[in-house]
Amino acid sequence: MSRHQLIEQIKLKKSFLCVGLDTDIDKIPEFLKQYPDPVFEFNKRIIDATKDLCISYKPNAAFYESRGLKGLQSLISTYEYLPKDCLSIIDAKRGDIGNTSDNYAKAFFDEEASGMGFDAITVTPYMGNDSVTPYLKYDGKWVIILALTSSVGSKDFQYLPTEGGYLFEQVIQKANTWAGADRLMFVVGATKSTEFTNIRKYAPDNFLLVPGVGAQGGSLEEVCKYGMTKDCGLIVNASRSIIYASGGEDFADAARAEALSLQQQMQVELEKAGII
Ligand SMILES: O=c1ccn([C@@H]2O[C@H](COP(=O)(O)O)[C@@H](O)[C@H]2O)c(=O)[nH]1
Repeated sequence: MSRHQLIEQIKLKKSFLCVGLDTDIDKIPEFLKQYPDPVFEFNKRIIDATKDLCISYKPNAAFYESRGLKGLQSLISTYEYLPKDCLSIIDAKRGDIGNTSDNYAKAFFDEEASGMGFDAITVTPYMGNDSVTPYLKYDGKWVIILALTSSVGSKDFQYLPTEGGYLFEQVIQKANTWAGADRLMFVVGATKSTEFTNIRKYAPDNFLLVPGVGAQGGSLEEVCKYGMTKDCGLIVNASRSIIYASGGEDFADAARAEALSLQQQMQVELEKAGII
């Protein structure tokens, strides 16, 4: 999905919500266990209940890989079911030397080879340029670089002072020399909302993937106040607060209610900014 198409979807759906599919087999309702692939069945119902309210889905690879072959099958089936008008993000947080990254890129971008052709992948920048460029060889695909994460541990490395500012500021500036804002996004946690103004100095046009609203307590209003651009520039993710809004048979309805509440807040923010 191109930048232009992404912005059009945001305007059309009045939403910049990404629903995180962090689907834990131990947390899904018991009655789904009768289906051949309970995780896919859960995801399918969440997708059906939320697809008009969000512009993106983000399965987190860990929840699928931890189940071996069965998990991989759930991930592939989920990928196949994702609506084509939504940006599909695989939250894999990969990063390795060039030939290994080539294979990670093939695994998640090359549908013919692996059965999965996600639009975007999260990547750790720690190993530098040659670990990131393999993903950029796939025309039209997005690379989403971890910049300032929502985690408490972000202070351990990301806030290390360097001659050019904090390490995460260096990451953003350097990565922006590798590709343009039509191919590169950055992860910035909603729990770091006070940093958004600063980050916009280095990433004025990049879309930011913002996890941390919902279960982690980040404020959507603050993220918008400091991080929104004229093109919106934000994709805000919520996983647990949506998909586990209820643990009962009404889980999909509860997920919809939670997604609707976020979408309505997003609509207000898009109107305030004059984007819609
Ligand atoms: O800095 C980061 C980077 C990634 N994540 C991921 O986003 C979701 C958040 O889930 P919630 O349930 O809404 O808290 C999850 O997949 C994380 O691995 C993040 O939280 N922070």
